[in-house]
Parts: sequence; structure tokens; C-alpha cells
Amino acid sequence: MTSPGIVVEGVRRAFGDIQAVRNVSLVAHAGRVTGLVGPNGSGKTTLLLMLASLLAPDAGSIRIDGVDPISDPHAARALIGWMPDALGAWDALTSRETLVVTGRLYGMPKAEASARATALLEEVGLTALADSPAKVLSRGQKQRLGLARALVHEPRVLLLDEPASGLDPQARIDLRVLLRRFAAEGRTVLVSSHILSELEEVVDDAVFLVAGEAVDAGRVEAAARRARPWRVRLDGVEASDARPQVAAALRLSPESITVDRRDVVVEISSDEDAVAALRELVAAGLAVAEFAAAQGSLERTFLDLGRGVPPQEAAAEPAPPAPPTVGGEQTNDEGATA
Ligand SMILES: Nc1ncnc2c1ncn2[C@@H]1O[C@H](COP(=O)(O)OP(=O)(O)OP(=O)(O)O)[C@@H](O)[C@H]1O
Repeated sequence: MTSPGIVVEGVRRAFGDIQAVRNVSLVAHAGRVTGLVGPNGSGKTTLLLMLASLLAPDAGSIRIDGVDPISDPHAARALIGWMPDALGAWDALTSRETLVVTGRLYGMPKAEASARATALLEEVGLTALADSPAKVLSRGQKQRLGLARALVHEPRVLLLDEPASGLDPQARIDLRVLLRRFAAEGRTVLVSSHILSELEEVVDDAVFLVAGEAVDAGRVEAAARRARPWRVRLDGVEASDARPQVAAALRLSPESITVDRRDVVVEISSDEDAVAALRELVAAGLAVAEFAAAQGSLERTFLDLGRGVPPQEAAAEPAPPAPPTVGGEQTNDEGATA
């Protein structure tokens, strides 16, 4: 079954003088996981609250599977599973009671709400704590309960604000699996997180918010095209000794290569250049034990946008900035600089 997902056009929201969200437009497609990425205070939570029908925008339009959460919050809430960044009230209820009450609020008969609670407690690994009051739960356990609560009514659209914070590694893996399964079932997932390595593993699309505005796609692409660091480690060779060897193989000046613990770090512009660089390292007879991007593309893009990628870079076509490249003719005797 296909559905339109989330469509946001020209949404704004201020708190007094603070323009928390300014003119945001975005689409989160059904059947895909969309990441909402941005620095602290960029407006992610404010935007998610508006999508969840819990905060009215000052302007603009929002459609959740075609439903306007402002004019028809009841219908929107039936579609939406909302996981806030911190589990709210109900400390006196047990985890099971929290889920049963939630199911009842969504109109489920008691037996169905009870069976659903049992299944969800199992799914998020809280069965052993099902009958303890929610206030004794650790932060990560509260996050799990918050996730279960968002899933009670089998929502078509999942909105999650920092769902991975506080979760241990296994729970993060389980969360990723769950989000992928959700998307595979044709549902819509919009998830904010600061843990970009985590998001990288799960998202199909990303929307970047900076100072309350969605960054336009051209600027995101320009940032994503910039050179990023790759780690190289040679088997049995100290990084300080590996540095000149890698530099020679890649025809770079050693100064353009940094040392980070056991690895040397080289700036590489594109996947094609990475392929060429690896070939050259191997052709030079170096024992390459590790060759990997040191940053995911989301993280790199986030950092570049934070530094302010000039909009004109995005406008120029094609717009490769002039990062140092390896494996190509652009390297020179003066060496490339980061
Ligand atoms: N209820 C409020 N009253 C006044 N200002 C608010 C309110 N809620 C948010 N803001 C302000 O709006 C801006 C956006 O906040 P928001 O919480 O949406 O950011 P965020 O991207 O979710 O941040 P973080 O990554 O730190 O969670 C901030 O400047 C914040 O101080």
C-alpha cells in the first residue's frame, strides 16, 4: 500500500522573538526512512512537535498521509506514532500499564490492548520489567518504553526525536532493524538524531536543518562533494613511518597527510578517487590493513554545512570545490592541503 508520507510546505514557528522554524519545506516519503539532521537549537524538535499535532505552526501547511494535523489532529494522531526525546509523565504506572492505557486511549478493547502491550514489551526487551513502575526504569529503558508506546496503534507514520540516545549498542541495532522493517512495510519514518553514524546506517534520505531552515538540496550536494578524510593503516608499520610511504604512493606531500593514533589520514574527494588511491597503495607494494572513510557522508555534510558552505558553490555546475585529490593529475609538488 502506498501513501503520500509527510509533506511540509513553508512552515514557520516562533517563540516570542525566537524564530525556531523558518520557512521549512520537506517531503518524507512513505516506504523510506528520512533523517532530520541539524545542530542544537536548529528547530528539529519544534518541527517534529508540529508534525505530531502538538504545536501549531504560525504559517505553512503540513500533511501526514494527506491529513492536516492542525485542522484534524484526531485523524492525524491515529496515523502517527510519536516518540519524544524524553518519555513524559506516568511515572506511577508500570511499563505494561503505560502501554495498555495508551492502547485504550487509541480505542482498543481491553484484551487487545493487553495482548499488544505484552507483544511490544517483548519486542523492546522490557518483559522482565513489565510490572515495575516506569519511574525505576533507566534512561535507556525509558527510551525503549517510549518506542513501544509510539508503536501501540501500528501507526502509518513514525516520528522519532533522538530515539537512540541512551540506548545500548544492542538496542541501537534493534532500533535500526525495526525502522527498516517499518519502512519496508510502506510506512513513513522521520527520525532526528545527533548520532550521525547511527543515522548513516538506517536512513534513505536526509533533511538538514540549520537555524530553523531546511538547507536546499544543491547546498547539501555541494557539501557532500567536498573531500573527506580516509584512514589508512599499514600492517606492522608505525603511522609515523607509514606517512611518507603513503604520501609517495599517492604522489602527495607528506605534510598533506596527518597521523591519528595508528592510522594516517588522507583527504579524498570522491569514491572514484578512493578506488584509485587504494589501487595505487597496493600497486606500490604497501601492506594495506585498513582503508576506510573516517567520516560518514552525513557527518561530513553536517560539519561542512555548520562551517557554512558558500551557496555559490552549490550554484556553480559542475561545482567541485578544489579539494586535494589523490590518484589523479591534480596532485602536485607543493602538495595538497586540507
Ligand atoms: N517553548 C519554547 N519557548 C521558547 N523558545 C523555544 C521553545 N522551544 C524551542 N525554543 C527555541 O527554539 C529554537 C529551536 O529549538 P528546538 O528544540 O526545536 O531545537 P532542536 O534542533 O531540537 O535542538 P536540539 O538538537 O538541542 O534538541 C531554540 O533556539 C530554542 O531555544
